[in-house]
Amino acid sequence: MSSEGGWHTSGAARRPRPSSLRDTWGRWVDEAVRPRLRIARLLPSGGPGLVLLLAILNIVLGLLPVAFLILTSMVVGHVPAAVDGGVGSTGWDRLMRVFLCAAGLFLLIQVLGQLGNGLGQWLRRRVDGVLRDEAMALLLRPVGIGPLEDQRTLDELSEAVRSFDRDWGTPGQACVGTLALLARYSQLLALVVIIGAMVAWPAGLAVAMTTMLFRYGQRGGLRKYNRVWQEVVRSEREAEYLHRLTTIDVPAKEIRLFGLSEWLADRYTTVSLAVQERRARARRRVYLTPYLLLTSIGLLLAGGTLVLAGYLAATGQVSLTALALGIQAVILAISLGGYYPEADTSTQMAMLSLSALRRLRDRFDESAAEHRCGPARVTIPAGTPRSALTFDRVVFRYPGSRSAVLDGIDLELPAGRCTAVVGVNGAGKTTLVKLLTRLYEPTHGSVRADGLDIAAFDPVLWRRQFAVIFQDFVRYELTAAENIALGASHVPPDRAVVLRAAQRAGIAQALLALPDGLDTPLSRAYPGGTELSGGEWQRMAIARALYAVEAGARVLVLDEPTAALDVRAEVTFFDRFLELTQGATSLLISHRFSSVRRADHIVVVDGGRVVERGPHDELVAAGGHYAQLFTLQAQQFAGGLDIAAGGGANQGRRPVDLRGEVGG
Ligand SMILES: Nc1ncnc2c1ncn2[C@@H]1O[C@H](COP(=O)(O)OP(=O)(O)OP(=O)(O)O)[C@@H](O)[C@H]1O
Repeated sequence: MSSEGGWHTSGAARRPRPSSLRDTWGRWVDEAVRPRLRIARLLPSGGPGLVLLLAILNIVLGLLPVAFLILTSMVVGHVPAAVDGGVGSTGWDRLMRVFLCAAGLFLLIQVLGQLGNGLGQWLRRRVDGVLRDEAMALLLRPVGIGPLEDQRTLDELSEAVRSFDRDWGTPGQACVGTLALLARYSQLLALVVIIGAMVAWPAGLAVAMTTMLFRYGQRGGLRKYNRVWQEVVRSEREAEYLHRLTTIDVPAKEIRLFGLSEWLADRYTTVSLAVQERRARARRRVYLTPYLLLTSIGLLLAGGTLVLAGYLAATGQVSLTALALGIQAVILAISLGGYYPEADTSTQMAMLSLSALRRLRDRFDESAAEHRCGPARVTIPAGTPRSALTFDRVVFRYPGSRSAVLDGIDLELPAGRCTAVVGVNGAGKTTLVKLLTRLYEPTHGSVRADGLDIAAFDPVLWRRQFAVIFQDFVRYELTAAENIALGASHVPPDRAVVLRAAQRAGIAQALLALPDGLDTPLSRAYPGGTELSGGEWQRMAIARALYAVEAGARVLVLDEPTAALDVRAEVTFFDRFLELTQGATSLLISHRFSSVRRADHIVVVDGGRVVERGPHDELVAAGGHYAQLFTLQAQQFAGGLDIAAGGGANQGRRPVDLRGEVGG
């Protein structure tokens, strides 16, 4: 975690400073040219017709103020004749005609401006819609979860979605902003031509250079300033996290009970002030010195041009109209050297987002290659697994980690049997499930189904063979029915099956008693929504897995499925579970020996390998690792809830729940 003085530096921050002209050029191309091309490539997704219309409209909107300038200068030029001739004279009529044209043009600019805004919003919505879909598809694409558990990817992700999270600076807005540049630059070009024609061509050139220098100072400064945003992404994430802790309900209990409020407020202040301070320093560095320098040069060039125009007028070389036009053109052109609010922030934000998205795409491609996620080479035979799922000398190291969690493990999960895996915290039990379901690929060795390497299967189809309840299963903020039916989203939801799964998981009665029954949202964030207890949520997760089994999943994996159930409910759950899954292949991970002992086959994992295997009685008799762990737990419950260690005795006293539900 970062705090003041201990800044985290992201990949961007660690990038070496450019040392040569070539490096500087390369960096400029990377930061300023390529991202702009990415924005330009987005334009067609807004519809070529709309883009063309907006481009033309922007050029017209850029040129019309110049025409207005010409007309107002003509008004000035006609004033002496109109004053001399008086009302009704030819001079007066000319003045009026030009004045009315200028007024009409002014109105036209206003109307076309509004039209441009409307079309811009339309383009923005279209582009953002397409890109949001693409970004969502990209984020859901990684076949494994490795990239999403990697810090580097999380940084990119945070950068990529930043512009989508807000209502401004979206890539769609950047497309609109890019087209708006046509208005600015066509206007500048027209003004330079006017200055050249009316005053002198060197003066036009000087004004063009001044404007572009100012512009470079502003726009280039914004780009440099944004590098700082990238550098503070992690600190910003910490500040956001600390802030979020205060706005969601789950941590509220602990924050109050541990008296964390003051600590939390202090930490938030420290982190967010440090972020602000860093930005303020960067702003001064990036903007102040270049601003002073460029302003001095600009003032010299613009002043010189104005002096030249005055001299030409005084010596009778240009008319009053030309002088008025020239001076106004110089002032308007110089004002184009600033920051363009309609374009600059949005393009900068989108450039960062699109570049981050690009890097994410590369990262996922890289990961897909690393994880052998190519097209399926072998069709999954019907009825897999028929004999066994096996880990064949599997070595596994998490990306970026030096030590292996699994170190040449050999393990067999016989088909149609219940295998329990036991081991201390961090032994790698959940990791086995991740490899079995291809959320990760082994570093060495292979996982096989009936002898076939599962790496050759289509991972999406392979995962449909599984009904998994992880320790950290998801509590979806959706209705109860949806929470269950998500167990098999590839088949149309079936209400009767949902209810049956809920009944089997022992949660049906509680759900039907909710205000809208199965249609009640399981979150208080929604009107009519409700919250379930920890144990009830666990039953929901069990129901979801049972729904998956009904939809065709053949392997049931339970990773600490009953930790939140009370002991009595747990015993009943396993009685019922064994009955329901009779003949199915199941893998049970649990620290509760009352559950584990009921499995057909128990495997003890330690040091990344299997150290013992066999049925409960044999392992206890062997007096090894398993027996020690079992005795230790039995002692803890001795004289009290002996059910935890010696469920067998209670099993006899407590028959299977006749309602066919888990728990009592
Ligand atoms: N995404 C990850 N990146 C790096 N290391 C990880 C990751 N996930 C888990 N680990 C590490 O791998 C080891 C095994 O984790 P795993 O979750 O498989 O253990 P476990 O046996 O299921 O533990 P527990 O009984 O506490 O649930 C742990 O040391 C853990 O810190």
